[in-house]
Amino acid sequence: MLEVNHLKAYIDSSNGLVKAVDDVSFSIKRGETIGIVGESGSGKSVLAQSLMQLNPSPPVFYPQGEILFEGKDLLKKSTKELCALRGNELAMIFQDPLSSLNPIFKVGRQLIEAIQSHKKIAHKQAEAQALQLLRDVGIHQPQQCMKSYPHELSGGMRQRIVIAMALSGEPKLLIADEPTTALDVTIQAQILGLLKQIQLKYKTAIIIITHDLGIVAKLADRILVMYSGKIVEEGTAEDIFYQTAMPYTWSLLRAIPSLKLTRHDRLMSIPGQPPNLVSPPAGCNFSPRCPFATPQCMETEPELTAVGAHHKKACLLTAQAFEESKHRFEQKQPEEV
Ligand SMILES: Nc1ncnc2c1ncn2[C@@H]1O[C@H](COP(=O)(O)OP(=O)(O)OP(=O)(O)O)[C@@H](O)[C@H]1O
Repeated sequence: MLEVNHLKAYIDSSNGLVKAVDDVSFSIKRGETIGIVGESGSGKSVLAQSLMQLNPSPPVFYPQGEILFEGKDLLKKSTKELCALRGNELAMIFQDPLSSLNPIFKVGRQLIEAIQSHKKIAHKQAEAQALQLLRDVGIHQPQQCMKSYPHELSGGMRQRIVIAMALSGEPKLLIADEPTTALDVTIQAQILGLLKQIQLKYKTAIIIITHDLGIVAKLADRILVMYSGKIVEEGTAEDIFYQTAMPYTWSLLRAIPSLKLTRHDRLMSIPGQPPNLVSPPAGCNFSPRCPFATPQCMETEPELTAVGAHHKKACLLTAQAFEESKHRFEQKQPEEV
């Protein structure tokens, strides 16, 4: 349904050209869920906004690439054509629901307007659909909710309303950028469960962007790991969590706090900072922070290559060298790491 080929989204900043998304390719099928994970600044949000063509333009521009949605390149569509697609075929949910809701209008009015912007239907019919959508997103008193202003509702309720609005055009693709970051863990679990139910009901493809590996483990059919604007590993949750093929993903997984940690264990962190995307390092972008980097890693940029049926990695280390390096690392004392 969506095929992204060699997409580059560069930002013209006062410090120079930021290579926020640099040669990214992936595809998603109808009804599939893809998780995009990576540290802060790895380019997840710019990628999501690029798919919807929501980046401010300028400064963001696309020197190259294709975003084929049902075979047609979104980068070649006019603003009018894109407006028609957004909300109808493509919809997006952001981290902060308040940024998507108008504080001075009641929820009902906003939802009805959203429905009527997609379909030419009478107010009464749109109202009935709005109530049904609110029921679909798990709001038990939809009538009352319609009469509320956004500030009168909890964060979880507001995010449900934003999801209802996103669904109002029955989109084929829903992009959720950190949809639960602002919510507590209980509400987070409810919203994630809701996304899964919606997918089953509407057969929507979902791209979920997060820095939380736990979320993608639960939700995603496939996971893309991003680092400094590039995809560095791609695979099923099984591949990424149990057959990790490259050091960046391995480091991310080791940085997840676990209940098994005792007071004597150290929580791992990835040393250093993500690279400056105006002048990324030579060779592999992760090499300055990689505990297993070789001199070759500092010179040669790795390509994303297949290591299994659905599994790809961008790393010059062979599987054997990676295993041996991990083993040596595990043997070291914490103070040596
Ligand atoms: N408007 C902008 N001007 C200049 N640089 C920008 C702009 N927007 C994003 N960037 C840069 O682009 C890179 C990717 O940013 P992006 O917001 O996509 O990262 P992210 O992975 O979504 O991070 P986070 O998880 O913190 O949202 C970063 O280096 C960021 O500083």
